Amino acid sequence: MQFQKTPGWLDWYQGPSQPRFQLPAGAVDAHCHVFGPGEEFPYAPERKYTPCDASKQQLFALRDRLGFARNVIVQATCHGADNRALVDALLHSDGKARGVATVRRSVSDEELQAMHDAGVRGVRFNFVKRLVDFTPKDELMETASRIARFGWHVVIYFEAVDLPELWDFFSGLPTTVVVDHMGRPDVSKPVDGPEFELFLKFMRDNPNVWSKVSCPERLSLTGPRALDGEQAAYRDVVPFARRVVEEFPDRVLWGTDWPHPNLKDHMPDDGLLVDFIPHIAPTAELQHQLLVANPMRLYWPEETQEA
Ligand SMILES: O=C(O)c1cc(C(=O)O)oc(=O)c1
Repeated sequence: MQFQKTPGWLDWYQGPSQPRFQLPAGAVDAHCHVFGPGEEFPYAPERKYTPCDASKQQLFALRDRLGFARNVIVQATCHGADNRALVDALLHSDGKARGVATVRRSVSDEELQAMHDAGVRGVRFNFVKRLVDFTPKDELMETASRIARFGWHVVIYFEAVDLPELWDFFSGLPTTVVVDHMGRPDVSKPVDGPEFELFLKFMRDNPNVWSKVSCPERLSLTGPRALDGEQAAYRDVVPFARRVVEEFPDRVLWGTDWPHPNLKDHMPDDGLLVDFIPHIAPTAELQHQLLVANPMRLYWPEETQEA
């Protein structure tokens, strides 16, 4: 099937630089996506955008180029609840990828089991209105209790202004809960101001809540952009991500967010995004927790000592 990209769509950056920052052995890119290819895995009719293709082979080439050992592939909203592209990527990853799916209430236990066997370990609940239509909370809660039986967790994507309204629902989820992109703080506000304090309190009050300290390229208002060798990109995001890493070192994850859906301003060089990591996780110990120990505990528990 031929798809026409959303007007103004920015394609992912070709030929990313080799990072200067040496990733620890076994590092996991814990948030990335595959798009199609649309010819093989059509985009969902209910999608809010039509991306460029970004295949599993291209994702695995990026993984090797940047020096990651593994990926966590998150179902992108342009595929709705059709997880075929995701599952196909997991099955062709040589065990080096696990996934987070999107499911509807109608999903059967057999389908959940098949996804589990392919490497799915979580479901994503999305509250960002420009990306998805509304799903009633009772339906989400029912899904959460069903997937809990598989030992899966829930990934939530929301914007900072919506946290007060969603707080009780999130606090009632029966699994580990992983917040995408730090709950999208407005980084023009102070890091110790009420909005980000509320997010930190959410993590303090709920020890089952983790956060991805990802997407500085999405959150930054001042840049500079991760392009042309820039080693100190997205400076305005650093205090926010660093605060979360330092306060919750055993509940943070990092990911490239490749192929970076819906960026309007520029497309970052993923090698330079990796060079952002030591600014938010300044010690070797924090880097190891963020990039290896935490994602391994959540996605490959059978390979860690605690298993
Ligand atoms: O902010 C976004 O546009 C975005 C979209 C998606 C998706 O469409 O799944 O995923 C993300 O992690 C971020």
